[in-house]
Amino acid sequence: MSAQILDGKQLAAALREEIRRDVEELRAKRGIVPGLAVLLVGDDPASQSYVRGKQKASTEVGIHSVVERLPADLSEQTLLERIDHYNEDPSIHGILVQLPLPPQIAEDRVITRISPGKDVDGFHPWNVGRLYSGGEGFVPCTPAGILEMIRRNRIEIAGAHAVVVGRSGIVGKPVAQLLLRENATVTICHSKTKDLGFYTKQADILVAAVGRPGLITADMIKPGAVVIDVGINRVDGRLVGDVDFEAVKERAGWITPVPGGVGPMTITMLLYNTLWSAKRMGNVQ
Ligand SMILES: Nc1nc2c(c(=O)[nH]1)N[C@@H](CN(C=O)c1ccc(C(=O)N[C@@H](CCC(=O)O)C(=O)O)cc1)CN2
Ligand SMILES: [Mg+2]
Repeated sequence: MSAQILDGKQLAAALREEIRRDVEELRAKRGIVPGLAVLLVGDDPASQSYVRGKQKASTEVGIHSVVERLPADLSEQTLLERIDHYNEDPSIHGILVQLPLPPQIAEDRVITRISPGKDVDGFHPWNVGRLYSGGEGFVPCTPAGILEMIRRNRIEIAGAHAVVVGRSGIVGKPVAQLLLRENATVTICHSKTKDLGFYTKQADILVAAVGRPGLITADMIKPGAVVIDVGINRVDGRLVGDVDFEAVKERAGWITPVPGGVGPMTITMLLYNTLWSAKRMGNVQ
């Protein structure tokens, strides 16, 4: 039997409507309009497209968004000064720097400069620490979107064996931590893992976040498993994930498509984090 599709596009649309209503209520009751500043350095076409998507989605839900497009040869110091500017701006509740950055700029120094209370990407060490210690903080958007997809489709996480393939700071490590927080038994695999299939075949929930097209084949799947594909690879002008979708969908119980799976949830959770930030800052002002 063919797997059920985890439709990120449809879920994202429903969530964005919920967020739009909350934004409107926050404005009407407390006079607060959530504000998001996006800093884009250079002219990478994929990054430009993601930033356009963020701006459009923000506007649609009533979030005030400022996009600053900066030249590829920008100095790190100038970028840090722009971050300081938005850290001080009371109309801005969320700041993000689109990644990747050009080689002359150190990603960690830039991320650390963002005020942890405005770090809607959840990449600042303070928020990373909160995720691991169990406290309140911003959760990175892609992992948060994956968890929301699983929960909203009433898929049981507690007690499941979740296997995460990939250990990036943006997806692999935080999604593993979120699944652990929900009482999954978590295994993390990566590019140096020997006999990857040995692990993936034991997964009730499999998250593939490596960036290698076709890495996960049908023989590596436990029948009925939940397969979450985070890969975004362009092959012959087509967008494909890390999972061999056509073959794997015949064996899995649930599967995310690429495009239209995890991707749209990423931007949705950014809207959610910005709204949450505005509500929270409104409380302390
Ligand atoms: N500062 C950040 N940089 C990057 C992040 C991030 O969360 N914060 N994540 C990725 C890029 N990204 C958002 O920035 C992102 C990637 C993919 C999608 C998406 O909707 N994908 C669609 C397909 C879109 C297409 O056709 O290209 C899908 O999968 O359906 C949204 C956002 C790296 N950088
Ligand atoms: Mg760099």
